[in-house]
Amino acid sequence: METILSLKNLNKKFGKIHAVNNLSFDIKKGAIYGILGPNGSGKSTTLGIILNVVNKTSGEFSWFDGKISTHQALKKVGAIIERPNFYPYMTAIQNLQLVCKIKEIPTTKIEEKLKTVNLFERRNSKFRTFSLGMKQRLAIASALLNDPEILILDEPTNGLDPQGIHEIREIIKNIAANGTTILLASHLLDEVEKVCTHVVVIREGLKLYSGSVDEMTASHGLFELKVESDSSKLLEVLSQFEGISAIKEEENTIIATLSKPISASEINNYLFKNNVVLSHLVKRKPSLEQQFLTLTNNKS
Ligand SMILES: Nc1ncnc2c1ncn2[C@@H]1O[C@H](COP(=O)(O)OP(=O)(O)OP(=O)(O)O)[C@@H](O)[C@H]1O
Repeated sequence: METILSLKNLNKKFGKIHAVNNLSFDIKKGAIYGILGPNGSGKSTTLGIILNVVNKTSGEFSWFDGKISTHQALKKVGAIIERPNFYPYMTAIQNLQLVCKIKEIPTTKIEEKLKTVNLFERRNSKFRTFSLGMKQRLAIASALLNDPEILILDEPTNGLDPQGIHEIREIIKNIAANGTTILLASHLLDEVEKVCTHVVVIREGLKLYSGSVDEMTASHGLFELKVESDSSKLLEVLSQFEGISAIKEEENTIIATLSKPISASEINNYLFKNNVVLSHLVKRKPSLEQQFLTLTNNKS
């Protein structure tokens, strides 16, 4: 599959702050990628570097297999990394015409893009009459005017109400369904789970996980275990079992996180042979949220 963007050992330091720490990942054509991380984890800095508005400290990134210069490549990229400045007293169409003029691109796509973001009916309304959600959708239309190969969005639903959030997410999925690759940064697990096909989880600039959202949500899972009596023997025996990465106790239930696929009968047999009789055993798949918390907590 064609590589749209490749990051290799990218670093950015702001004085003592290591905002992006040896970050490497690839963006392949046609997927929806989420960079997921808490506030201050380096998402915006990473986007700034690949868009040439922040200077990297070290490392490499290359657009479109490095076949063209970054300057040329960025002509095939649509990005919204700051709230765009539209003119309040101009209509949606007039604002987009101005964008075309500034970017020196034809105005032929304006109506099509307004339809893509469900603003065609409001094309002649002044920008100042728009809700926050509509303003954000106009920004997306603006970033699409040059028919980019990839659309980059930083926290696309920040500050919107639930209806506005839903609308933006549906629009992003539609744009992707029509062949545009998407890269978005978000601190919302729910957003990444609902919108993205692939995720790069970062914390303090470090990559903690990258892969498909499906694999992440379906990866090895966890066991809930209970014994009738004191759980100390269970904890001891479990801790010696290879394939368990974390054990914690929650209200008389032991939660064991798996680092490889282990069946319920396998663990039950092992415990029984070691004189532990369970009163409760359930295998669960963790939500992305649980996994995200496990990932981010384990690295502290
Ligand atoms: N221009 C700057 N000068 C100094 N430090 C900066 C600068 N820009 C970002 N940082 C620091 O780099 C780190 C990463 O910030 P960044 O904005 O990339 O994170 P983020 O994940 O996008 O978070 P948020 O969603 O809160 O913007 C933070 O500690 C931030 O304070």
